[in-house]
Parts: sequence; structure tokens; C-alpha cells
Amino acid sequence: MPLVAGVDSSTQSCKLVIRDAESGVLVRQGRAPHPDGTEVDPAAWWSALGEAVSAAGGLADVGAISVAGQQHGMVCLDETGAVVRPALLWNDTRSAGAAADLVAEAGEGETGQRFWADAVGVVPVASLTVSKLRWLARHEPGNAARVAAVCLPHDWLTWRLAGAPGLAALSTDRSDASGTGYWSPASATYRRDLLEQAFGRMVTVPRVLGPVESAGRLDPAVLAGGPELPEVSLGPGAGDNAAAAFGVGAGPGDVVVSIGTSGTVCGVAEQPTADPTGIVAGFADVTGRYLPLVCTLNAARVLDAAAALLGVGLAELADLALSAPPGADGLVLVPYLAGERTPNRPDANGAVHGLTLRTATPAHLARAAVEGMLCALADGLDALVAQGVAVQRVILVGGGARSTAVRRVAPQIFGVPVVVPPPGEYVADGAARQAAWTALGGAQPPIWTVAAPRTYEADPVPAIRARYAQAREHVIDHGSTPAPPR
Ligand SMILES: Nc1ncnc2c1ncn2[C@@H]1O[C@H](COP(=O)(O)OP(=O)(O)O)[C@@H](O)[C@H]1O
Ligand SMILES: O=C(CO)[C@@H](O)[C@H](O)COP(=O)(O)O
Repeated sequence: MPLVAGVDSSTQSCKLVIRDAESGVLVRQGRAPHPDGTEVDPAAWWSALGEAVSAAGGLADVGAISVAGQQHGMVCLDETGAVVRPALLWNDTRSAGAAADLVAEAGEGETGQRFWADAVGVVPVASLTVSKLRWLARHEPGNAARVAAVCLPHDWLTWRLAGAPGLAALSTDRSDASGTGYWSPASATYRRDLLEQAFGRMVTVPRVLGPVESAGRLDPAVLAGGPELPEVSLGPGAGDNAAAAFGVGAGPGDVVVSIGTSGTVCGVAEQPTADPTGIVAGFADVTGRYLPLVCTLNAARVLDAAAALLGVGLAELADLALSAPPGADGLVLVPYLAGERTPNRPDANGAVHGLTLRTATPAHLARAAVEGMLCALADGLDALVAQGVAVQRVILVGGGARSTAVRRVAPQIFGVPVVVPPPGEYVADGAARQAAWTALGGAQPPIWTVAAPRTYEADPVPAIRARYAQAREHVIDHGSTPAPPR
């Protein structure tokens, strides 16, 4: 088994790495962008995957491939296997009302929340597949009637790589199944009753593979240059966050924070979690364990937006942020630019508080953007700790981890050392490592050496979080009607 490939089909792009199966050494890589928007035709992911494969020099010398992908996205297929409508992504908030309905149907207030947390480890919010299915049933009955199977982005890409061999061949893995809202990590079974309740009837769902179970073989006809391909085995794949935790080799005491389109905070746990507040999602990981996780809708794009607002690039934004004092003299940016999932405020907008003649500078705004985005994640870290996750250090990954300001400010806000591996594609790396494990077999995954990380330490500045906590409730929900003038 010379080489293996790992894919990260994420929100903004598709990244592919090719690594040596035994040592993990990076051999080559490729990437291609995804279209913008919160509903996307899966065909765009497929063509981006093809482009990424070509950019990486093809798969002719690769023995196994695994696909990790953005979680929760609803891919509906008809009985011929054709896509019924563009996929609704994890960050599409139109299903917020459907999520609230599903919780209310299970009982009033905390009773409903507790029911879902106990049943499937998660409380429905707009992001979850179960909420999207309910939305589809209520809002697009014509499309809903055509649905024969529902799967997730990584499931669909893996199935396409296998040559789309019929709906019965669809497969997924524990980590991604645990983000649907109708698969229980604790019992490792589908809650078909909950899917049926949400959608009105049962549809085909992918078989859930174990950590090293193969999803079949790559159909050589589906990729350019395919006919020359040797036999390539398909790994089970994963949700992107589980793949990242596996890619960086997170262990006890490690909390992985990813700053991509989403902001996520997660840790590997030996036992499943069931948080009735819904803040911590009780996901599964790729090794057979669990991955309690908090996810925000606003991370790297908050920095993109601040840079655009100030008319600077991302490097200059970081320099500006670092030139302002910690706490930005009281300027606070509440980063709910895309609505928010944690806290569950799908209709909220962002806000800036504390503008004065002193704080109305580009440097203060840049600092407030970095701090606000990180404070929302620090709230997630607290919630994870409340669920019993130990935190000795944070491992920072995702595109936003490239920002020097994020790296330096993060330990002030998280209050623990922040370890930043060299810039890389850790989701794709986790998928590649999974492909290697599936192909090589063995009770334990191959040990791959991760390049030396850099550790950032700083004295915590609790005042930043205290000020943020004051500000975060003072946002406007765009669905709400302003009070009439008096
Ligand atoms: N130096 C940088 N500073 C801040 N943000 C960055 C930097 N480099 C890349 N990014 C941001 O990272 C994001 C992409 O990160 P990525 O983890 O690939 O996202 P996703 O997995 O959601 O597709 C983009 O929004 C991009 O602007
Ligand atoms: O919804 C979640 C996790 O629950 C997100 O983390 C998605 O999985 C998207 O990830 P990125 O593309 O932002 O990395």
C-alpha cells in the first residue's frame, strides 16, 4: 500500500491530500473552490472533487481514499439516484422554525429538549438534517414526494466514487450519522421513528459503517484517467470535525478549535454526551469513541467581513488587531453576521458596542472582530467543560488559524495554551489517515508524525469575556418588528 488520499469537501472548497500510508508523509495535494451560498447543487462538489484530484496529479498510484465533508447537509435522492433539489447546507437557517417545531412536539420547554438529547445526543437546530427534512416536507411537498433516500455530502461523494451503484449501496460513518438527528451515538442505531415523524414517512438512509469498514471500491470509470487506475478501496469517510480531530491526533485534554466557515470546539470522549440545553452536540468520532462539539455559524468569515469593511487584506487586519490593546478599550463586536446557531439565534444580526471617539478606529474594530469571534468560541469551550470534557490545551486549526492575531489573542481568551500545527489541511489529513487504517487494518490507526506545532501562551484577560458577555444579548433579530415610535 504505497499511498492514500484524503478529501475535505468543506463549505468553501474541496481539498485533497495524498500521503504515504505508513509514515503519513505528504506527497502531493490539490484543491478547488465550491460555490457560495447555503444551498448548493451536489454536482458542484463532484466537479470540485474531480478538479482537486487533477490538481493533485491523479490517483494512479493511490491504494485507498476516504472522503470527509461538511456535516448535516441534506442531499435528497429520487428512486433513480438523481438529486431532487440543491442540498441545504448546515449553515442554511430557513429550517429554524422546523427545528423548534420538532422540539415542541416532543414536549414543552426543557422536556422536549431533554427528549431529543437522550434520544440522539442532539437537540434540533436549523443545521441538523432532521430539521431540514421537516422543512422540505412542509414547504416543498412536490420535492418531498420524490425523495427516496437522504444522505450527507460525504456519503454522496463516496457513493459517486463507487459509481453510484444504487440507493441500497449508500453508506455513512458514525461521526456524520450522529449529526443527522435521527441516529443515536449511544445505541448505534437509527431512530427511524424520529425521521418518520419529521418527514412524514420513512426513506432509505445510508448503512452506518464502523471505523475501519470499507465503503467499497472506486469505480475507475468515474474519474478522468480512470481506466488506468488500479484497485482503490474507499474508506468510510467522516464528518469534517471528526476527521480534523483524527488528523491532529487529539487525545485526552486536547480540545480542537476549528476556525473555518463554522467555528467549532470539540474533544474526544469515552462516553456519549446528552446536553439538554442543546449547546453541546453529542456527536461520535471516527475511532469508535465520541466527539462532544459546539458549533457557531460565524468564524473565519467574520474576519473576511471585517477586512472588507476596513478595506484591508487579512494580514493587515491581523496587524491592525494586534496594534490595539486587549479588550479594544471596550469596543465589542458580537459576530452573529450569518444568524447564529450557538446560542440558538438563527435570526440574529451582528452588533458593535462601545463606540466612542477613542474606539472608532480601524485597529479597535479589527481587534473587536477577532475577540468577538473567539469569545463566542470560548463560550463553547465552557459548555464543553460543563459536559465533563477535560481541557489542558487548545489545538487550533482551519483557515482562520493562519491569522497571527487569532493565534496571539486566542490564549488570552481561552485561558489555556493554544497549540497551532503548521498550516495544513487537517480534515483531509484525517480522512487520509482513515483511508490508511481501513486499508492496512489493525486494531489501532497508523501513527503518523504531525509536524512540530507552535505553542502560543498568554495571561488570560477575563475582562474581554466579561465585556462580551454584557454585549452578546444586545442584538436585534431581523425577524422581529421594531417597537413603534412613542
Ligand atoms: N491568514 C488568514 N487570516 C484569516 N483568515 C484566513 C486566512 N487564510 C485563510 N483564511 C480564511 O479561512 C477561511 C477558509 O477556511 P477553511 O477552514 O478552509 O473553511 P471551510 O472548511 O469552512 O471551507 C476563509 O474564510 C479564509 O478567508
Ligand atoms: O455544522 C458543522 C458542525 O456541526 C460545521 O462544522 C460543518 O461541518 C461545516 O464545517 P466547515 O466547512 O466550516 O469546516
